[in-house]
Amino acid sequence: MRVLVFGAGSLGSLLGGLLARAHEVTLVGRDPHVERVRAEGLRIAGEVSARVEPAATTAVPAERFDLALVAVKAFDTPAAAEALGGADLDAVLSVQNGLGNEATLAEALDAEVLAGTCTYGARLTEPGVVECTGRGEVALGPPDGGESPVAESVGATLRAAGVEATVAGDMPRRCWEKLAVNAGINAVTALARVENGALVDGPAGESARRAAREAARVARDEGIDLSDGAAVEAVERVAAATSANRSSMLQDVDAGSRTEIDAINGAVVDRADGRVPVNETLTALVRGWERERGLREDGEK
Ligand SMILES: NC(=O)C1=CN([C@@H]2O[C@H](COP(=O)(O)OP(=O)(O)OC[C@H]3O[C@@H](n4cnc5c(N)ncnc54)[C@H](O)[C@@H]3O)[C@@H](O)[C@H]2O)C=CC1
Ligand SMILES: CC(C)(CO)C(=O)C(=O)O
Repeated sequence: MRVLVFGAGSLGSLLGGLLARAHEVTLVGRDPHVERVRAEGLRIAGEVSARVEPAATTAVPAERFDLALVAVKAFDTPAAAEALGGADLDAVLSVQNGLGNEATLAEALDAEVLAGTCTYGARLTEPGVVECTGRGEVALGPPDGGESPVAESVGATLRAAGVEATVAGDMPRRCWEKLAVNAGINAVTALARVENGALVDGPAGESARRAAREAARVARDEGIDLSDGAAVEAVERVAAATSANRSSMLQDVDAGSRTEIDAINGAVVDRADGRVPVNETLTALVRGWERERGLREDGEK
């Protein structure tokens, strides 16, 4: 299979590297990572060890691919959609966090766009080297739920390369549950400057649980079967299982980089019919920090 990975950062390099064990993979990313992969190949370290030689480029080739995997941060999805328009794609799979990525891709692209949730952990440690910080799985399927032969074929493509993959008919519920987890954990840990484990029994935990309950309520208003209890249980389970993690949003804040607040807590606020005070506050605080740092475009909320 010919696979294009748009966004060869941490997750894109890990999944692209794993896929390169069985498929013809092209990574689209930025220098100096791209330059190093071209010169020396890509090394996967940590919980998986491998050395592979995918093609690497800074621009989408005007060629045909069976699958494009999208692994940019959510705020870069519109640019990804535009760039991917230059290729001929059969299927597109977003493995990003946050809501709205598939809709942005589907609006721009003439290909079947699939939703994905990913629990693999990845970290680009230096150009040319990606660390697998946790083995997980990719769940994927049509964004509105149900079955699709394209989803089955993409699942088989992932599994053929040894990537754990589940083809799921209930992606709306899975995406909302993952959103509730990220809405609970990410902004709270970023603002409190604590590792995920501090939410299990620490004072910031109640804010995380409240944010997740609000997300579950908005999900139910959209017809998704996600109870408050299930959302809170998911936050507590993930915080305990990743207790030593610094969440991706805390890492972004540490690095002085833009966060995915708009696609996570901001998405809960945007979709809410009524007040979601905890998500409103978390969103405003993180956006306020981004604004002060000059990380938001003029005219953005
Ligand atoms: N890193 C992880 O362990 C996990 C990440 N995710 C999600 O996956 C997505 C990606 O996360 P990371 O890999 O951590 O982010 P990242 O920032 O490490 O990787 C994104 C990469 O895309 C590249 N990129 C952006 N726009 C580009 C363009 N126009 N052309 C070429 N390259 C471009 C960036 O240079 C960057 O290297 C996020 O939505 C994140 O929430 C989900 C599960 C686990
Ligand atoms: C699951 C969790 C919260 C792990 O840190 C994550 O997805 C993130 O940090 O973005």
